[in-house]
Amino acid sequence: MTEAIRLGGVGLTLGGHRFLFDLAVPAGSFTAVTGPSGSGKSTLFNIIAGFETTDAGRVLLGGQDMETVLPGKRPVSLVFQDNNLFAHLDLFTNVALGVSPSLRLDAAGRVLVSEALSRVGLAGFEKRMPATLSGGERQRAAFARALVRKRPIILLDEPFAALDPELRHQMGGLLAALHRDEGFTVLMITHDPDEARRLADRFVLIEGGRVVREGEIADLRAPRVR
Ligand SMILES: Nc1ncnc2c1ncn2[C@@H]1O[C@H](COP(=O)(O)OP(=O)(O)OP(=O)(O)O)[C@@H](O)[C@H]1O
Repeated sequence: MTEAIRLGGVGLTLGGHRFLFDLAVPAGSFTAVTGPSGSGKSTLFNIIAGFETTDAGRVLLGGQDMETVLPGKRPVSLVFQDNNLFAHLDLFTNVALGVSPSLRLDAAGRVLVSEALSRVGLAGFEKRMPATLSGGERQRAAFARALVRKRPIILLDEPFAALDPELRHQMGGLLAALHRDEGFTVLMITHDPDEARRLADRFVLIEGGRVVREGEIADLRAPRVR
């Protein structure tokens, strides 16, 4: 299998908690990351994205060792629940930041932004300010910004937690379509087993700072084998 992500004995201590991650994620897969609160799911994402400094092991993304690669240079986009749009910038500009942090966009860059906004159902929203958008629209904008970054790995940290069930379902459908069309590798933290089963093809269960189970999504609820 081609691996998008491999963590080998990756260790880190934070506030008295020891984390030790071993994990292999096939390229193009959609993995639901599950586990109790405080088990280390967000920490796993921060390690992959390069926001935490580890003290053991290796992180490989797309087969490349990330030891000396800064977060901004990693082949990764992160999308959070509170989707971090800049309140003082309109939607076009917020998404454009995904193309060029200095906002120096050529014609092709501007087309990329417009296409991404269309793709997530926000054509015509270019001049809108984040405060005038609904929660679902803000989440769509965050997806558009991830899309224009063109990174092969997308990490979603409870992206729909703030949305009501119907919108959650709708946004899940959009995410599934984007995954199918773009072929990126998705890891999504979710506490909802039904959502995991609907969207993902694999799961990872984290407990006490370690991956304790992983496999096909159909086995998500099977009893744990030690
Ligand atoms: N920078 C830090 N300093 C100290 N402790 C930390 C730090 N970051 C995380 N922790 C602790 O590590 C543990 C794992 O945190 P993490 O956010 O990864 O859990 P999680 O599985 O994502 O939880 P949740 O589902 O509640 O979001 C928690 O007990 C948290 O308090």
